Amino acid sequence: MQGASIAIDDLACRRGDRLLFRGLSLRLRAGEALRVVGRNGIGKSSLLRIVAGLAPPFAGKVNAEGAIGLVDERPALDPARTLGEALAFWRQIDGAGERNGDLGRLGLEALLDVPVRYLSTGQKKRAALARLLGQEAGIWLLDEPLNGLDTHAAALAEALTAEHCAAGGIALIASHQPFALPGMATLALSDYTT
Ligand SMILES: Nc1ncnc2c1ncn2[C@@H]1O[C@H](COP(=O)(O)OP(=O)(O)OP(=O)(O)O)[C@@H](O)[C@H]1O
Repeated sequence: MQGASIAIDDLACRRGDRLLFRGLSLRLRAGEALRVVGRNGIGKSSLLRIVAGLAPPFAGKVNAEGAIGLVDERPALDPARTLGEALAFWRQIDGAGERNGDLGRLGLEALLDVPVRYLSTGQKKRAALARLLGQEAGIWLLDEPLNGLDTHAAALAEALTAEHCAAGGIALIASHQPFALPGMATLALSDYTT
């Protein structure tokens, strides 16, 4: 995880025929966190997808050093499998061992034999966080990470992110809701709209 970094230079994002933002440059180094804010449709998710390499920049460059874990509204867990099977599938791909206590901490131990399609919104979000932890990625891209979480789980998501950054990880967070994280900077995407 040490050595994770993100360098964004003069980035512009276009979706369809609309230029969403331009001239965005920033640096994130090991241990740093940044919350991206802005109105609906301004391009927060699009920015995260560009950093993840899932969408191309319209202009500019992104250089991300380190493995990337993305949590958005689509948990990449097979709805036809049980939660235990779905997480085991990713453990094989990620090549990571199960971190002791993560499932218990996330309140998932009692749900391992439940098909993913039966999980509630918040349970699916907890499961996505469990998969993220298993990835052991240096860079966390969190798109509305608190959506659907109850108060206790939201505080846990904040605490897990703080632990990630304290261990040298990076967090780039798009969130309408306040996200409590010591030392986190905020970027208003409206400063980069045309
Ligand atoms: N594949 C696509 N093709 C065309 N337009 C798209 C595509 N994906 C997103 N958009 C548009 O790009 C704009 C930005 O979407 P994005 O999801 O990045 O916004 P956001 O800031 O995350 O919004 P919200 O706060 O509602 O989550 C929206 O107008 C959206 O309709």
